[in-house]
Amino acid sequence: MELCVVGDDQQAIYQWRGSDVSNIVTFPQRYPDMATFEITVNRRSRPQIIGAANRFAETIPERIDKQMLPHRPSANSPQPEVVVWTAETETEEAGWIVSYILDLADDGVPLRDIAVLVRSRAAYPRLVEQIATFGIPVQPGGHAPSIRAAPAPRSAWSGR
Ligand SMILES: Nc1ncnc2c1ncn2[C@@H]1O[C@H](COP(=O)(O)OP(=O)(O)OP(=O)(O)O)[C@@H](O)[C@H]1O
Repeated sequence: MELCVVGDDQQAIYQWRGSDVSNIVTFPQRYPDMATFEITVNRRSRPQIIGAANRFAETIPERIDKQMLPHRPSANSPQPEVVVWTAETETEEAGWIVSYILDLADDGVPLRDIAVLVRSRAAYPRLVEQIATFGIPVQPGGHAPSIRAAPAPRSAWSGR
C-alpha cells in the first residue's frame, strides 16, 4: 500500500476540531521509510508578506524548520505591504484602523479595495462606532454580518 500525506505544519488551524500538528511534525520519525517532498515556493503572496510570515513562523515552537520563498515580485506601490501595530484598548485599535483607512483613501486607494478582517464579532462594536463617526461606507461580509452599512457623505466619498 502507498500512502501520500500532505500538510503544512504552519497552518495548524483546526486544533479547535481536535487536530494535532504533531501528527505531521513527527511523521518522519514514526514512518522512517518514506520520502519527503517540500513545496516552499509561495505563489500567492508578495515578498514582504512572505518575509513577515517567515519571521513569525520562527516563533512557533516545535515547528519543521523551513523558509517560504517568494515567486511574485514586490508590489510597485508606495504603501508598505505589512504594518504591525498593537493597541492597548479596542477603541484605540478601532481609531487607528479608521485613520489608516482614511490615509489610504487620501493616497487614492479605492475604499472598495480595503477590507478589515476581525477576529470575532466581539471586535465589531468599537469598529462600527469609529467607521460611523467618519461616515465611511462599509459592506459587511461573512455569514452573519453584524456591521451595518454606515451612511456615506457623498461629497466626501463620491467617485470612490
Ligand atoms: N503554479 C502556479 N502559478 C501561478 N500562481 C499560482 C500557482 N499555484 C498557485 N498559485 C497562486 O497561489 C494561490 C494559492 O494557491 P493554492 O490555494 O493552491 O495554495 P495553497 O498552498 O493551498 O494555499 P493555502 O495553503 O494558503 O490555502 C492561487 O490562488 C494562485 O493565485
